[in-house]
Amino acid sequence: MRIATAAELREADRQAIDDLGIPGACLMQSAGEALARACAGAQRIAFLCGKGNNGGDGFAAARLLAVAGKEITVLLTTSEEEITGLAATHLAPLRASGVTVAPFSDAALAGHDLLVDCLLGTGTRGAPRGLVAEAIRAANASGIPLVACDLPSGVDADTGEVPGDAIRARATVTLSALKPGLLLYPGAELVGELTLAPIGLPILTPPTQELTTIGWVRATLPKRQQGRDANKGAFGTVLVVAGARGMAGAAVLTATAALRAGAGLVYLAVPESLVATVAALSAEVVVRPLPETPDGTHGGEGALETLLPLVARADAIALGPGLTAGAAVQDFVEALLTHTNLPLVIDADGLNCIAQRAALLSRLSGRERVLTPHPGELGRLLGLPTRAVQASRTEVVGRVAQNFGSVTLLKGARTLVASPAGQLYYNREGSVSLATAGSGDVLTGVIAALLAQGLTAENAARCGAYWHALAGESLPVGSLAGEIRDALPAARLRLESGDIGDL
Ligand SMILES: NC(=O)C1=CN([C@@H]2O[C@H](COP(=O)(O)OP(=O)(O)OC[C@H]3O[C@@H](n4cnc5c(N)ncnc54)[C@H](O)[C@@H]3O)[C@@H](O)[C@H]2O)[C@@H](O)CC1
Ligand SMILES: [K+]
Repeated sequence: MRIATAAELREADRQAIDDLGIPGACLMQSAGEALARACAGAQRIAFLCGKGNNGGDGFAAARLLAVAGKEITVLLTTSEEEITGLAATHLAPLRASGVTVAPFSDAALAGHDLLVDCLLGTGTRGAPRGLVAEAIRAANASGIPLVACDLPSGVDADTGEVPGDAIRARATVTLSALKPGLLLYPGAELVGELTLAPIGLPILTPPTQELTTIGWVRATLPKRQQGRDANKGAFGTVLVVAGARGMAGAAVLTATAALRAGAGLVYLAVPESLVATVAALSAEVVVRPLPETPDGTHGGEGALETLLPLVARADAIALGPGLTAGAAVQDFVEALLTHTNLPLVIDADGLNCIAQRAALLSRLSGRERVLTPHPGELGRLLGLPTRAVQASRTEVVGRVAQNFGSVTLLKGARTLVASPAGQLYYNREGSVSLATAGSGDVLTGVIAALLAQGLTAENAARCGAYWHALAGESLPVGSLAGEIRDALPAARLRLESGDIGDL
């Protein structure tokens, strides 16, 4: 589902009106119709309108509802003379239909059962000022439910930043396309129930940002063969290279998650002293010991030679969980990456090793490769503090994808997947139950299983993130990562049965 920036929408609007001959007032009329539908349950409705086209959408909706018998008040945060262009086109017939149009005042909100926020839309610049800011504060304080037109006023459409006062909406009707700011925090928190209203605006440029939808995931996930000739070799073999002394759990979570996600066979290569622990934790995984360092990490004498025969049998590798990131492990990671062309997902300490060998991945171009950092790990890859990563998630994830020539998945509220070619995909929201120790190890296993079943790095990351989020959503807060892993098969059934909304 397309996500468009304010500039893309402005350009689409211009093209529609100037090049395609679609009258702007018709687009505004369609916006008004969509907004009016969202107000259908209320009787006494106040529209808060600013001087731009967001206000104009409100004029169109207000007229339609007044004609339908609702009691409508329109409250302006600007003088009528300042309203020009398309918005003015819709203000005149509104007045003519006898609707009260008055300057905004706090007191005027009383007695309404719905407020409609048409103060600011995609034309917002900075924190709301003057009477607009006052209107936002009064509307929030009134306790009356709010429906936002296009986006809650005060939210930056492109970044989700909230630099000052902002409407806290019960519902938002967004026009033509989703905006990044409706999906990114903190703006996403103010949106309420989100609906997308297509108003007949063609957007001719190809999208660079999209929300991954259930329909897309369903069509892209590898089909599970049900027939009698379905054998485990047909579902791909995953090699998990993970673990260090005291870090067996992460390795096991990744390996068993790969099985839950449909891998036919999973090899788990761990430092040799971990074998008994790991085998006791999972009967289904094929555990292989590798020569270890005196610290009990990967990278012992002859480790790579012992590993390569397993690499030869695998379809994809998961590298990183619980590895630790000392110099010997870094050497081992570098040697492994240089010796294989297999599709690969690199997580956790695998990423921390790479952060120490910045040029490594750019030397190894042209592979199906997914990096799955959390904000701290992504920060280490770019030499940025976590705070800076969180402040510009969409930009930095794209930068890592480009710099490291790898599909990059940035974890956190609203997981993002960026491709080296510049595409950005937003995942479904997920739930707080995903924020638990080991949850990322599970995700790594899922992505590895999808790579082993033949998905591209981009598709494996997108499908993996979606599936993992869905598994987490079915669980109460306080669930363990192992429970997310065990919820994967049921989540897949839900995914296939299709009773899940995208927004
Ligand atoms: N492109 C589209 O798809 C369509 C967009 N429409 C509507 O048009 C809106 C965009 O309209 P505009 O570009 O006129 O912009 P807005 O309606 O967002 O308003 C911009 C106006 O508000 C003032 N303003 C900006 N930042 C402010 C701040 N921080 N504090 C106080 N005042 C501020 C500016 O002076 C400007 O005149 C969309 O959000 C949507 O609601 C619809 O009319 C239909 C077509
Ligand atoms: K608005």
